[in-house]
Amino acid sequence: MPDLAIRTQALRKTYRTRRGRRVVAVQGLDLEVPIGGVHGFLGPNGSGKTTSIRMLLGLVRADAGTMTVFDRVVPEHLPEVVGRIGAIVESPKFFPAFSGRKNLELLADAIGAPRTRVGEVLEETSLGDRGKDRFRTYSLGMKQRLAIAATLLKEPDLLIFDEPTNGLDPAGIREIRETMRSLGAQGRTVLVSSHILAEVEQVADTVSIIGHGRLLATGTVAEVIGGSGRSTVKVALGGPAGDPRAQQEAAARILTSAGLTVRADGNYLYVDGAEHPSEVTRQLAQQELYVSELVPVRADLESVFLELTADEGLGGDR
Ligand SMILES: Nc1ncnc2c1ncn2[C@@H]1O[C@H](COP(=O)(O)OP(=O)(O)OP(=O)(O)O)[C@@H](O)[C@H]1O
Repeated sequence: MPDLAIRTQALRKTYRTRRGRRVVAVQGLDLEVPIGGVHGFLGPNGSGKTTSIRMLLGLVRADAGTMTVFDRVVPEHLPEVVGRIGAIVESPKFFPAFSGRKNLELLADAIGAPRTRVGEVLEETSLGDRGKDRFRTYSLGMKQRLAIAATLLKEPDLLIFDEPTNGLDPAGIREIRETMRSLGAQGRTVLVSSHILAEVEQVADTVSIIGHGRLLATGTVAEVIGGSGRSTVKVALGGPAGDPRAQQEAAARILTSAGLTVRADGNYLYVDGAEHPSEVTRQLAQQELYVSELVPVRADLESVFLELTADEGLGGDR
C-alpha cells in the first residue's frame, strides 16, 4: 500500500436538524490521499466534503468508521499529528489595519514559529511585494493567500483547503492554483476540496470524486478519465469522388455493425468503443471508404465528473 497522508474507511455522519430531520452527509466514505502532491477532493455541493474534512480535523464527531492522518488514528491521536496539519476551513480573522506581515508576525509569536518564517511564507504565497500594505487594502485573492501563508508558518506536511477559491475572480483563482501547485511540488500534501472541476483539474496529481458522501472514483487524473471507459474518435470521410453524405451514412452502418457506437454530427462521425483508432480506419478501408480526418476526442475530468455525479443535483442546493 502506498504511504498515505489521509485514510478514511467506512466513514459515516448523519446530522439531525433542529426539526428532527435526519440528513445523511457522509455514508461509508473510503478516502485515500497519498503523501506528496495535490489531491482534489471533488463533489457537488452538499456531497459531504466539508463534513468529511471537519471530521478529520476533529471539529465534527463521526458516527462510524475509522480515520488516520499520517498513520495515526484520529481524532484519538490528533494531538500527535496536528502540528503537521495546516487547514483553512473558513475565512481566518486578520486585523484589517495591520499589514499582512504584521498579522503574520503576531500569529508566528502566538504559535511559537520563528519570525524568520514570516518573510519566507510571504514569498511562498507571492505576497512578498505587498507584505507591508494593510490587510484591508488586499484583494480577496490576496487575503486568501495570506490565510495560506498563515497555515504555512508552522511548516505543515499536510495542507487542507476547503473550497479555497470560493468568491474569487479568475485572477485570484489562478493565484491560489499556482500556490497549491508549488506547495505540492515541494513534496507537501495538499488536500483541496472543490465543486468546480476546472479549478482543480489543472493542479491535482490525484483526485477523489464523491457523491452523496460516498466515493465514486479515485486515482490519478489520467486513471479517473481513463477508467470512465471513454475512447471517442471524431472521423471525417472523404475521397475526391462520391457523395460525402452517402459515404458518411455507409461508414456509420459499417462501424455500427462492427459493434461500435456511432453518432453523426455535421460532417463528422463520433465513434465510441474502438480499442484503437486504427480499427476504425481498417473497417472503413475494407469497404473502400477513406478517412480524411481522425481525431481522438479528449475526455476531460469535467465530463467524467458530470457523468459520475449525474444524479447528485450538481451545483444545486439540497
Ligand atoms: N450542521 C448541519 N446540520 C444539518 N445538516 C448539515 C449540517 N452540515 C451539513 N449538513 C448537510 O449535510 C450534507 C453535506 O454537507 P457538506 O457541507 O458536508 O457538503 P459539501 O460537499 O461540503 O457541500 P458544499 O460544497 O456546499 O459545502 C448537506 O446535505 C448539508 O445540508
